[in-house]
Amino acid sequence: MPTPHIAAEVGEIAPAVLLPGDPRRAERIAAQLMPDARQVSDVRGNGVYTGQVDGRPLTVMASGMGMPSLGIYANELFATYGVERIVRVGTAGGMSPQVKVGDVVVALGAHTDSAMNDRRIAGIRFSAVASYPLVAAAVAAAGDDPVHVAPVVSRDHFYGNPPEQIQALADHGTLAVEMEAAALYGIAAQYGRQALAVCTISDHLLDSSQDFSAAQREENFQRALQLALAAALD
Ligand SMILES: O=P(O)(O)O[C@H]1O[C@H](CO)[C@@H](O)[C@H]1O
Ligand SMILES: O=c1cc[nH]c(=O)[nH]1
Repeated sequence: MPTPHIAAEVGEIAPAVLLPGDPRRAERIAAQLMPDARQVSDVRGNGVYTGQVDGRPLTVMASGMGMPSLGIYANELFATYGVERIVRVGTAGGMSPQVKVGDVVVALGAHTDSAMNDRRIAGIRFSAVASYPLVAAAVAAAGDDPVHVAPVVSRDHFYGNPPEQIQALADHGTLAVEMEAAALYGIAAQYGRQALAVCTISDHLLDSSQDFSAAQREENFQRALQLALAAALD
């Protein structure tokens, strides 16, 4: 039976889901990977595409922006559709001199200023971490072309990053800021399923001279997609 936000029937969503934030990125990814994919939902204009890649079932759809939006979809995908793996194919803002625009970061863990994981376990400050097998698969797929594997920070606000907080996070090895991974990792843990976020650095908080345009953010995802697909279908 469909959910309030996904019109697909149970069985029409694959066990592995690629979940970019942007519906148009999802459409592009689906068209590239699965020319014969079926659109199984269009609730709120958010296309959900299911097909096969090398004989392996795959679904691609968007999370929307921010943890509340991702949280709705991730809960429904895990609880109703029995999804086993969700891999976010995102963009993120660089916040450390270690990364530059165009780099890809495999998000090992996600600090957050959000309350999304605060009430999971009373008395515990939850650690939002990626699923190791998915990290390993993404890193293996990177081959000799090194990829960053490090924590990111998932924030509730796109605008108004406090500079001293960004500096302190960077000093603690955090490479990039985005808006979904911490909730994704927490919800996957809750259901005993697997999750990973692989993000392309689309802009840099320390130097905006190379920042992607909106169109580039929609289109420049090939390396992140290669790693995310390897993790999703491993
Ligand atoms: O490009 P996506 O995957 O949406 O990711 C990033 O871009 C959005 C903000 O512009 C947020 O969703 C953030 O996490
Ligand atoms: O959340 C985000 C995503 C991309 N770039 C940013 O600066 N922040």
